[in-house]
Amino acid sequence: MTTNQVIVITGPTGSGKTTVSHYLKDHFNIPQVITHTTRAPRDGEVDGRDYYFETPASFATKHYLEHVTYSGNQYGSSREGLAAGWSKSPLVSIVLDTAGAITYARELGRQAVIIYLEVPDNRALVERLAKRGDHPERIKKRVASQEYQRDQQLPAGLVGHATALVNDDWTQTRAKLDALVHHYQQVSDSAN
Ligand SMILES: Nc1ncnc2c1ncn2[C@@H]1O[C@H](COP(=O)(O)OP(=O)(O)OP(=O)(O)O)[C@@H](O)[C@H]1O
Ligand SMILES: Nc1nc2c(ncn2[C@@H]2O[C@H](COP(=O)(O)O)[C@@H](O)[C@H]2O)c(=O)[nH]1
Repeated sequence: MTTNQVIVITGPTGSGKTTVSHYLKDHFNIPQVITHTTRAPRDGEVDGRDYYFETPASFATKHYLEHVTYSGNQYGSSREGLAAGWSKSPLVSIVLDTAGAITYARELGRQAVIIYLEVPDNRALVERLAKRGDHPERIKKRVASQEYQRDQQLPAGLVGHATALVNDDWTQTRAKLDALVHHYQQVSDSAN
């Protein structure tokens, strides 16, 4: 029997979660589970590809495995989204804040492979957001949020469950990701 697994990519804002998720899709064909949010799309973001962009009313109609408020906006991931991902591949990825990652660890146990990304230089994180094109007011609000501060450290609920990975040098990050994916693909194969 195939063991379905989900690579949960978590960490502070700007740490590179989305970049890692795109890398896993482009280089290993690992589909990303698309989540729902009430925040407005950033330049270049597409509904159904980057997020399902919702109004507060449409957000409330979905069935979530978990949902959170992050810097004033709502985000949620559904069991249906996970099942749709697993119908394409036994190994999928999802990008979540640390509260969501803790829920996945609790609900899915060993099926959730958690990667916590960190960037030791806090200023570098904020510079990345500006470079990404985030509006200065939005960066200010996000950096002031309780969720931003919380996600700067690996939470106690993920200790022993998450692999921490420093993402300050993309070449090194890629090498570490390649090793991790090969490991989990072998685990998945040996279960078949
Ligand atoms: N190793 C790296 N070195 C320099 N820049 C990077 C690195 N990894 C990612 N970036 C850049 O940092 C910016 C933020 O990355 P990304 O959007 O993937 O972060 P995120 O963790 O998904 O952020 P958020 O939680 O705010 O959505 C992007 O412009 C990305 O290209
Ligand atoms: N717990 C959840 N966190 C989610 C979900 N979708 C995204 N996120 C996280 O929210 C913040 C902000 O995202 P952004 O795209 O506005 O920068 C970030 O940490 C994402 O990882 C979700 O469904 N559940």
